[in-house]
Amino acid sequence: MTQTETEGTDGTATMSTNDEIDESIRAELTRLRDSIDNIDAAVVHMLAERFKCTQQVGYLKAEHKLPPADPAREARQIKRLRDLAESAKLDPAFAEKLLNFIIAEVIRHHETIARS
Ligand SMILES: C=C(O[C@@H]1C=C(C(=O)O)C=C[C@H]1O)C(=O)O
Repeated sequence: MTQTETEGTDGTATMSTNDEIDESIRAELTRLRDSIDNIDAAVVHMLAERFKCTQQVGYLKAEHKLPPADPAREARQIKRLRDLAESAKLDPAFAEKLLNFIIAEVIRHHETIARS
């Protein structure tokens, strides 16, 4: 069983099991996790909308024989997202990695559309 160090009423450190965590700590954890769940749901919905748009771009490109990837556009997006991340106090390297991960999937979709 996992043990957690908590401060007792006399100020001394006591060990409590996961099942015995103070009710107020449990409530705070639940509140934060509820927000995390809402944010995760928003991320999924936003990504779904983004992929709907990129799918339309994929069809447009295939129809007009344009290449699946546009490195110049990607470079502009990465610069923009890194700047946004910095002002939001999010690690810009993480923001760049995330965008590159999403873009790679989009390009894969565009290649599939172009072959179809
Ligand atoms: C969606 C496009 O296709 C690709 C995917 C991009 C993206 O997911 O943002 C950006 C540039 C392209 O490499 C596009 O050209 O706009």
